[in-house]
Amino acid sequence: MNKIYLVGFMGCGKSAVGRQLSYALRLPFYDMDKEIVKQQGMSIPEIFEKYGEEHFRNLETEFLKNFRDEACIISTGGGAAMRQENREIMRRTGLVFFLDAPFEDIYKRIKNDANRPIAQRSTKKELERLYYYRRKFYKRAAHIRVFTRNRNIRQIVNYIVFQVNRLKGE
Ligand SMILES: Nc1ncnc2c1ncn2[C@@H]1O[C@H](COP(=O)(O)OP(=O)(O)OP(=O)(O)O)[C@@H](O)[C@H]1O
Ligand SMILES: O=C(O)C1=C[C@@H](O)[C@@H](O)[C@H](O)C1
Ligand SMILES: [Mg+2]
Repeated sequence: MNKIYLVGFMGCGKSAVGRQLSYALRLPFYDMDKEIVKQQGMSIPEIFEKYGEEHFRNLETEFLKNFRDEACIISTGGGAAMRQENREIMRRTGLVFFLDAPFEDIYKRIKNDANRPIAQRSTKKELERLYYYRRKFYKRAAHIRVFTRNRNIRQIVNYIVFQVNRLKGE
């Protein structure tokens, strides 16, 4: 149990929180989306366009399966917790936090971002539906849920540090 995984919908703060958490806990930080982009030499919209979403999902599972045994923080892609296999790998190899942000916060953050193909191709209503559909999978994946409403990144990081230290002490 030496990894810390952050899961949740696009824009919930996984990358931003993961980066700050890595300073707070002095652990290396990996952003799954960025690692896949590096490996493939293509952006996420390019991977989706050229090979389709299913292929990207397989790359996510390969990443989780093959990632070295190292204490670190991993911010996952927004869809990574949808597969049971991925959830099992994360729960087995680490502590999983679900960053639970309200849809309105999320929508404000993602609506204009060209780097998120799913946000690009969906209407607000469709994204909202996807948000509610996915929640149960994030909850299933996570050991701990973090409510982010009205909390800034520093407060969220402090809460996760508190939980990690509490569990280490057990
Ligand atoms: N609690 C917060 N308060 C204010 N801004 C936030 C908060 N959480 C995230 N943000 C901002 O929202 C934007 C989206 O966050 P981020 O990129 O970390 O999301 P993500 O969960 O990694 O999304 P994706 O799944 O698409 O990779 C960033 O600009 C980030 O700084
Ligand atoms: O929610 C999703 O399905 C995604 C979220 C991003 O992190 C990327 O992994 C990609 O844009 C897909
Ligand atoms: Mg991210």
